[in-house]
Amino acid sequence: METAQRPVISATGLFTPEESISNEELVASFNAYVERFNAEHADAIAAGELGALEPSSVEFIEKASGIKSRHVMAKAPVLDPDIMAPRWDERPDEDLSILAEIGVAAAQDALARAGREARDVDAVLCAASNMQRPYPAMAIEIQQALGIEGFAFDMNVACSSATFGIQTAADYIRAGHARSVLVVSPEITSGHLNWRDRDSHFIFGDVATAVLVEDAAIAPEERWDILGTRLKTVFSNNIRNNFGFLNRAHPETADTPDKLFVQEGRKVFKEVVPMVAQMILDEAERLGIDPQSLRRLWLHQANAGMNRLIAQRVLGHEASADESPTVLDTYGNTSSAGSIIAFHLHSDDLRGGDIGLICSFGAGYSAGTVFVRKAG
Ligand SMILES: CC(=O)SCCNC(=O)CCNC(=O)[C@H](O)C(C)(C)COP(=O)(O)OP(=O)(O)OC[C@H]1O[C@@H](n2cnc3c(N)ncnc32)[C@H](O)[C@@H]1OP(=O)(O)O
Repeated sequence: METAQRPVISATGLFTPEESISNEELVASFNAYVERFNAEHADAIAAGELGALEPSSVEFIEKASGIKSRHVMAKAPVLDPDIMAPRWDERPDEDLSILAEIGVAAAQDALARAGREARDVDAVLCAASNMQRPYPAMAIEIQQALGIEGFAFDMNVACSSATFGIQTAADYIRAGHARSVLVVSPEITSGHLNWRDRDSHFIFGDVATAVLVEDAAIAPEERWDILGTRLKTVFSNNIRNNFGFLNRAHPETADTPDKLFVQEGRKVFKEVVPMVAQMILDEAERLGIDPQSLRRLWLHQANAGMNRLIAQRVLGHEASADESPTVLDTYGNTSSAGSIIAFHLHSDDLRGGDIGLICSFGAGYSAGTVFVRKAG
């Protein structure tokens, strides 16, 4: 008897901004800002009315996070101590918006790799943590730019947006609502990052990824069977961003630092590592997969230390770079796109039958697992 539609990953796509900021460049800019701030407020600092700002350091950043550089959409203004934020001209409503533009680029890459025309796609999910606007949905703009009929919508589950998007797409395939779904994750994180915050100014980078989830019956031979997906959320204030249109209700605090990315990094580390490791082990057991037999883990790219610990708990030994590849060094944390970049850049060498895991975790807290097996 013919079984129900079976979801697979037909291809992934990647857009990488040309410009990149090294830790050295980032720290030089930050420290110039600190020097200037301390000089301008020297009297208040001497009088004990204001604390002096502390400089950042390349060594700390690399050791604490594993990040060496990050791509950005606009390097010069981010590094300018007078600005320290992205800047570009506002586009008229008739033009493709910048977030949609990089999403389209990643989607076109995925479609080309799958040998698929945009008109064959039934739905577009824009699954990302840094939407450009509330409406109309970014996904509908991407759908229109690609020339796709059907439906599209945005979903935001912070760093876990892409895995939540993959499960949603897989469910549409299983239910017969669609045969080909694009999950697009454009992340211009440079907009939400507080480049003047010493604790976090090094964390994020800009990128876009796309995942084409399809019914196995129409998918190319080179594909990844989705063996199972699992999602989990537990509320936490330890990663938070209070930006939103209701800030108009209290204009006096509309620009305070909590309207950008804020985290309690140590608590995140301590709470998320065990939660995610256990979730992976439980889901592997449910699917009848020996976690130690996993050929590769494509983990969320937040922090090299977190990934080391999670991989160790899952595999039962210290993971090699081959078992748990990182793209943190050159991309930084790209929120929901991180595990997809790792998969995109480090999956071609696996053989038919190899089983791996795409896994995300982040604000919410939110976490998602997608177990995949290379077809063939
Ligand atoms: C899941 C997500 O994607 S959310 C976004 C990313 N979040 C995460 O990755 C959460 C996991 N957390 C982490 O990885 C870590 O907490 C980090 C990388 C954010 C920070 O590393 P930590 O070792 O926890 O740094 P912590 O903030 O405790 O500071 C340690 C020391 O370095 C100092 N320090 C902080 N920032 C800097 C800096 N930029 N340069 C130099 N020193 C610094 C602090 O002042 C502190 O000094 P002290 O010990 O004298 O008090």
